[in-house]
Formats: sequence, C-alpha cells, structure tokens
Amino acid sequence: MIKIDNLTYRYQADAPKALDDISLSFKTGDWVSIIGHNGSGKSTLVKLMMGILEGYSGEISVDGEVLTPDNLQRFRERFAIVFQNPDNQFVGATVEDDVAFGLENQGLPREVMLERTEAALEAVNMLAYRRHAPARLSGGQKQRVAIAGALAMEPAVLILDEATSMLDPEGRSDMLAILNDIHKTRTTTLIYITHDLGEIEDSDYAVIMKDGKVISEGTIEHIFSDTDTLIESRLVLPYQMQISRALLDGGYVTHDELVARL
Ligand SMILES: Nc1ncnc2c1ncn2[C@@H]1O[C@H](COP(=O)(O)OP(=O)(O)OP(=O)(O)O)[C@@H](O)[C@H]1O
Repeated sequence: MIKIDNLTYRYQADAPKALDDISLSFKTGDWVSIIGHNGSGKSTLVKLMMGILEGYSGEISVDGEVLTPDNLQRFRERFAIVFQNPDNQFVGATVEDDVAFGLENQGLPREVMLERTEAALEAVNMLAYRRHAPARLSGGQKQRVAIAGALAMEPAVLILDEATSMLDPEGRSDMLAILNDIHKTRTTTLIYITHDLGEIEDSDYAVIMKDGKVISEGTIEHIFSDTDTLIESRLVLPYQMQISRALLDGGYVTHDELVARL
C-alpha cells in the first residue's frame, strides 16, 4: 500500500503551494488514475512519492516503510516511470537492448535478463520487434517499448505520466488495452496520470486534483456520479456525460427515464 499523509510542498520558499495537505492511500495492485488540469500538482505528487523531490512536510510510505533520507535509494527502486515523449527515453540501438538497459546495472545473470526482457516485450505485444531500431517505430510502439523497459525492472509501482498524450486515438486505445492486460496479469500497482476523463474507465480508483488539492477520489462510479465536482475540476466531460447532462438540463428526460433507457 502507498500511503500519503498531509503532504505539502512548495518549489521555492516564497512560491505558492504546489501540493496542499494531501492525504491518500492506494492499494497494492490497483490501477489508480490521477486526473487534473495543467499545474494541478499531478507530477509533483508522483515525484514526491518516488523520492525525487525533497523539502516537503508530511509523510510518504510504501508497504509500511516511511520514506526518509536514509532509505531514499531503496525507496526509488520500487518505482518505474514512463513519460509523455517516447523519443526522450531510448538509449539502446535495438528494442531489446533498450529494454535490457536498466537491467544491466543490476548485475543479473544473462538468462534472467533475457527472460525478463522477453516477458516485458511480450506483455506490450512488441516481441516481434525485438531487433528493430527504436527510432524507426511509431509513437505508440515507442511508448510500448518504454513501458516494457519499465516493466522489465519489475517495479512494485509503474507510473505513467501522461504517457498517452502524444498518441493518436488508436495509439491511446492500444495503450489502454495493454495496460489492462498488465493489470490483469501482474501485481504491479499502476499510477496513470492524465487530463482525459475518458481514459480512466478501467481504473480501480481515481483522484481528481485541482490547485494542489484533491477535490474528489474514489471508485470510477463515485467519480462519475459526483457531477458537481467534475464540473468544478474544469475537465472535459466524456461525450456520453455531456449528452446526458444536456438532456437532463433541457428537461427532455428525468433522471429515472434516462437510466431506464440506457
Ligand atoms: N520545477 C518547478 N519549479 C517551480 N515550480 C514548479 C516546478 N514544477 C512545477 N511547478 C509548479 O507546481 C505546480 C504543480 O505543477 P505540476 O507539474 O505538478 O502539475 P501537473 O498537474 O503535473 O501539470 P501538467 O499537467 O502540466 O504536467 C504548478 O503551479 C507549477 O507551475
């Protein structure tokens, strides 16, 4: 379990709070989505969780171990992160070299490295591309390889920081399908950062952030039933929700009729 208690952070002493007294807990193995506009504090939250930023107040713990300056290195090893731009994440000449890169520093036997690399490429449907040059892949394929590189490290927590934001709709839905498979077959906790409420449907839990605060959290059913908070978040509502709101607001149907027809 990841537990965050009363976390507050400012980038500079005189800057406004980037995070303002946040308390959250995520169950091991859950797929958690963190949603919010630009500047709402999503990336700051995960950077703190991973022990990348210092100088916060509050407490961060994973599986009961509290993050302190003494265990920083071990703490970081529990996490892997995939960012939005796949082009900035490659170091290997081939897909498999790239996926194996992170493992090389761990002093693992060659067979274990190979096994993990293959399993990770298989998990993202990219084993057939193992000998390809990463630079020649499509954006969606590059992101899948980046996820394989992270998975090969067998992190307890995989963070995807707007990892689909540069992909076309097809690339996004492929990516979500792959994450769904990973979620079903591995115990890795997934933390999925996005601006898009349309991408959170498969999550177990979601957190909506605004101005450094959590304004809503809970199951997807809870998030979507809390329409006032969704509107306050200024996020674009999924298309189906926009239609049902227009029908209800226009007085064309009652809530019960809408539910019955749907
Ligand atoms: N390196 C930094 N130095 C100073 N302020 C920063 C820095 N990074 C972020 N901030 C500020 O902290 C606040 C939260 O930013 P953060 O990047 O966590 O938001 P976000 O929700 O991840 O945004 P985005 O969706 O644009 O990535 C914002 O006000 C931002 O301007």
